[in-house]
Amino acid sequence: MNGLYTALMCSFDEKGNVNEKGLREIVRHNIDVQQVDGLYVNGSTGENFLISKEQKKQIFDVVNNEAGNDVKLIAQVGALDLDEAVELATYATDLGYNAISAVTPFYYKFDFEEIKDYYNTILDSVDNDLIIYSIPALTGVNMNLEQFGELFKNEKVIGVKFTAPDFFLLERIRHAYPNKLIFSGFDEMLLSASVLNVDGAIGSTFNVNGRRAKQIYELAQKGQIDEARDVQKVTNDLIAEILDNGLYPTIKEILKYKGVDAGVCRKPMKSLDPEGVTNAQHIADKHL
Ligand SMILES: CC(=O)N[C@@H]([C@@H](O)[C@H](O)[C@H](O)CO)[C@@H](O)CC(=O)C(=O)O
Repeated sequence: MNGLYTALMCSFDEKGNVNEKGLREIVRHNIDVQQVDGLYVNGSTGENFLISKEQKKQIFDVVNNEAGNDVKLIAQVGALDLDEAVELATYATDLGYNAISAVTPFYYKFDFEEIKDYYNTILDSVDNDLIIYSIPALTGVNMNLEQFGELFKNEKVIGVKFTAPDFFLLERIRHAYPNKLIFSGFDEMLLSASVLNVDGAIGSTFNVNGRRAKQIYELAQKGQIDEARDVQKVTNDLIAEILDNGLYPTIKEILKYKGVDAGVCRKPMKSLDPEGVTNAQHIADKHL
């Protein structure tokens, strides 16, 4: 399962429906042009927390059908409705997804026993491996080394998508659990995470900048740190401007500019105004 996974965007039309043709184009662009090793489906970048259970299943279907066996597929199934998480985990597993992933339960202040029960409930119901999706900045859930260790005791928990700027904790997890997979979640910090020997990365900007991300990761693995730093610098020039203009709408606009029918974002996320669209096109001309 090692490697670089795009946190896949989804194409929606103005009414919020999944645009299947556009989604297929995004999948193909990531596989054929960005040449990533896998796709992380229905994560934050896929606007997962803005869509219905039926749409999540539809997206799992379309991506699986378009990608076939070309790349590895991870299905993010985490949901506050645990029954829904179990249903989605079963659904994606039956489709043949290589692994599932689940965001830590959020909004209510769940204690660690509740978080552990959430993961074990999902895992008891499916014959598949799971990658914890930890993103404290969005969920407010901060787990420490011992708590990751508790979750890792379940052999079906094969790793973590670590989206936090905490390199002390990342190093401690790497050292303590050499056999678990760690995927770096912040694209702008990929080199720093790669130096700590992560097993791969999952990122939103890989939808448009996957080839450079792969270069950073591979150069770091070969110990060519100066070269990797140069590519991270160019990458961060791009990411800084994307973040400034609005993360997901700008990535969608860049995809559209490159001929990929990426659609618009689901409300309440807003789409770009005409100035934002022009900015996105300038960003693409300048950096891609
Ligand atoms: C909140 C968010 O979108 N985080 C991204 C990053 O790729 C992030 O967009 C990027 O590093 C820019 O900050 C990923 O960690 C998210 C992700 O993998 C997902 O879509 O689930």
